[in-house]
Amino acid sequence: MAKLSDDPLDPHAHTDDHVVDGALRPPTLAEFRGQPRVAEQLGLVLAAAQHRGAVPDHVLLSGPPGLGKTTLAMIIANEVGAPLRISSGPAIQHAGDLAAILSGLAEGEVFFLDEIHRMSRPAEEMLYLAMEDFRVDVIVGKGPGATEIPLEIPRFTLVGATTRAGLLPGPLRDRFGFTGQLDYYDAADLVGIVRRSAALLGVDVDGTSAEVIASRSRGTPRIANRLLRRVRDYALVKASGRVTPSVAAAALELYEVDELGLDRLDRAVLEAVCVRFGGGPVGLSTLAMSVGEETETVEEVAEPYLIRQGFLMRTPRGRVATPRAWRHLGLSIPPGRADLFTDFDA
Ligand SMILES: Nc1ncnc2c1ncn2[C@@H]1O[C@H](COP(=O)(O)OP(=O)(O)OP(=O)(O)O)[C@@H](O)[C@H]1O
Repeated sequence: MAKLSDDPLDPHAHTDDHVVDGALRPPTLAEFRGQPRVAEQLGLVLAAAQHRGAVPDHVLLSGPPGLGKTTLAMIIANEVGAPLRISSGPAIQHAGDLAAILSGLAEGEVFFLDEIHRMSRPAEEMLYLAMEDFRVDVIVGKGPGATEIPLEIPRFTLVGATTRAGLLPGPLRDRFGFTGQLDYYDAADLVGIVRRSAALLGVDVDGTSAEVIASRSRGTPRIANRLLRRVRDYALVKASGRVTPSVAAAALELYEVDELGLDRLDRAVLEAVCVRFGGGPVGLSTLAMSVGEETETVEEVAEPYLIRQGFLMRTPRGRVATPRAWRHLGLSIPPGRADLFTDFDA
C-alpha cells in the first residue's frame, strides 16, 4: 500500500507531491515514453478492440513501484474514451465489496485494481466469474438457507496491477488477455521524461542537466519527477531559477543522492555490511537493526537497487557485499576477503 515517506528515492513513497505527480502523467500512449514493447502491444490490444467495437481484454500490469502502472491504466481509459474506476486489493476484503463495485460500473468502464495480489480469497473467486462471464453470484442469507443469486454486470475492462506477478494464482493470471511486464527505464527514456516534466512545471532544464537527474533516478519515473522538483526548488532559492548541470548535481548532493542514485540509507547499509560485518554474510534483521531501520524498509527500499547494481548479494546465510561496494565507499577490500572474489573484476 502507498505510504507516506520523505525519502526522495523511495519508489513507494507518495508524498504530498503526488498532486503534482498526477499533472505530470502522460495522458496518451503517444506521450508515454519508454517500455516500447509493452506500449506497442497494448496499443494493438486497444486498437483491435476498437475495430471490433468491443470492450478491450483484461490487462495485467506487473513491475516495481513508480514505473507507470497507474499511468497506463489511466491511458487505457482515456484511449478508449471510457470512465475509470480505481480501487486496490487491500480495500476489497469481502466479496460483497467487490460485487458492489462491479455492479455499479458503467458499460465499458475501465476498472483499475492496484495491488491485485492482496485481495481476499473470496473476492478473488468472485472476480474469476466476473472477468469471464460478466456475472457475479451474490449470496443471500446465511447458513443452510443461503442461496446464490446470479447477477449480470456490465462488460468492463479490468486493469490489474501488481509488483509481483508471481504471487497471483494461476487461474487469475490466466484470465487476463494481455500481460505487460514493466521494467526499469533506460537513461535516454528517463532524460525524455525529465525534460517533458520540466516543461510542464515551467522549469528550463537542458539535456545535460536532465542527464544528471536521470542518472540518479534508479530507472524510475516517479523518482525522476521527485528529484526534478528538488532540483527546481534548489535552483529557485540558490541559482535564480536556472538549472545547470552543476546546480542539479549540487541540489542532489544536498539531498544526499550520489551519482549512482544511492542515498543515505543505501550507503549506511553498504557501510554496515562492509565495515561492521566485515563484508558479511549478515542476516537481514541484524543489518536493519544496525542501520536503525525497519526490516521491510531495508528489504523493499534499499536492497533491490543495491542488488540490481551489483553492490550486494543475497545468499542463504545472509547479505554479502561485492567488491563494487567497497570500491564505491572508497575502501579497499580487506586482505582476508579478496580471495572470495576471484570471480569478480575487483
Ligand atoms: N512512461 C512515463 N512517462 C512519463 N511519466 C511517467 C511514465 N511512467 C510513469 N511516469 C510518472 O511517474 C509517476 C509514477 O507513475 P505511476 O503512479 O503510474 O506508477 P505505478 O507503477 O502505478 O506505481 P505504484 O505501483 O507505486 O502506484 C507518475 O506521476 C507519472 O507522472
